[in-house]
Amino acid sequence: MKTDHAPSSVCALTVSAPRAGLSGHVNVPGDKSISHRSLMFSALARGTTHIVGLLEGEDVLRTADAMRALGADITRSETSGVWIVVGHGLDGLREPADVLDMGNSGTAARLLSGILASHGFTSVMTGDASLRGRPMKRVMDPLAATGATFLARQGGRLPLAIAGNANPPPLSYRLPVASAQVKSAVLLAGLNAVGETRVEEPVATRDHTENMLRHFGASVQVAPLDAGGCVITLQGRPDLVARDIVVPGDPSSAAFVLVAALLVPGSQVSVRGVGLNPLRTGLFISLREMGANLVISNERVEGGEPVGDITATVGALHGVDVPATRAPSMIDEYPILAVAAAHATGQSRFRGLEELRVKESDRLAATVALLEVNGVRVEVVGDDMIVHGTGGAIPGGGLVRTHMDHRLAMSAIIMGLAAQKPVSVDDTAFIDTSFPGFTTLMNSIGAGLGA
Ligand SMILES: O=C(O)C1=C[C@@H](OP(=O)(O)O)[C@@H](O)[C@H](O)C1
Ligand SMILES: C=C(OP(=O)(O)O)C(=O)O
Repeated sequence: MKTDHAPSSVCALTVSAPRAGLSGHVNVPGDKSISHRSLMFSALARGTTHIVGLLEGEDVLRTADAMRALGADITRSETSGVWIVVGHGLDGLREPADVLDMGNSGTAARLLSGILASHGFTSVMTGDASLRGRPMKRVMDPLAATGATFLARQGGRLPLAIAGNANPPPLSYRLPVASAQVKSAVLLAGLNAVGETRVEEPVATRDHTENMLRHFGASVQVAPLDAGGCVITLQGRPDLVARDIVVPGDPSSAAFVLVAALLVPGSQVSVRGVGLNPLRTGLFISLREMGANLVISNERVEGGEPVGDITATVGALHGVDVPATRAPSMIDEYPILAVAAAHATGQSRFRGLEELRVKESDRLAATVALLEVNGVRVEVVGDDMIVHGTGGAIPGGGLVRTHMDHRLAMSAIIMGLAAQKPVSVDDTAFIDTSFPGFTTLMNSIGAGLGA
């Protein structure tokens, strides 16, 4: 089993408010969702794909290793940093010789299950302690209809063995939870089925799978449903042909930099080239509703995805009520939104957060703990979180436990930049799963982390 990309050692940090405001123009690393998909789909296509701006975070490196183990040629140009994938078509995958270790990555494990279930060989997937605790039944249930056999630990946990079926029937599935990972797993299994695979989603989730499969030549249709949400149909056995990909900056990573600039007195920071897919921008909408000064400029389309530069300027924030229907478009951003709400004046309510319980940690509980240990009042009512803002006076002084969760670690660091007393973080190593170079980037705009 490969473990060479695992964050190797615990790395504690104590963060204090900087003496001056944050300032500068930065680029954040490539979008994690798009990066995983670009490696997987190019490995299923025939020919050579060049990927510009791939996120070189631990999660994505696991996907690269897995696709190599399944037969794709994947290299990185040391001179340009471009990734080059030579795929051998839908029938070109081979049985991996060893267990596939997906590290900390739910996206890698869930999307790959759809591919593995629809190929005629046996494979075994595992992950780190966090991923081994996350539910896989949500993909095993719909994928059982492919005729593949699954053997997992109790509760549908990794390690998971999959004996795939090379001739699956087309699937038809209505998502019981709003999950782009589950939707994508079903669509990917449908690639190898003769006929039309159909997925209904009650609320639209990120559509990078649909967009990128089209980019490689598949026929994917999306139609609205009368009751809300949409239905996605995919024609099976497409001839996927290699096409180059440009990965935009990850809005989920830009979130931390921008919120820091909104909270630290005297700050103004621009993040260039941020992905602005409307199914990912719920955080920016919510921040603006709080009164945040966020200006989007230079909007353009790059590699089929909308992109723009975002400038955040510090200013007073007030409480916000975020509806449950917005959750899929900002599902990874609640911990950092909670930090902004803790700083704001008045009460905020975030509705419908049940999915946060099954992320890298129980993110609902861990976000509550992040706030409470730093002196901020917070309540959970059903699946809603209510944050009582401090009007710019977060007490701080707490030790935050991050539970192998990168987003918790980054949120705690941003809180430390805006709190009255230093905030300590038990382990920052997992930040590398999604945002390699985070500390260096934050220091380049004046955060003074570890100084
Ligand atoms: O499809 C994807 O790339 C992702 C979907 C989301 O998960 P769910 O599908 O579980 O909501 C998100 O939390 C994750 O970071 C990336
Ligand atoms: C939930 C996340 O990722 P994944 O599900 O891929 O582990 C995340 O990055 O916040």
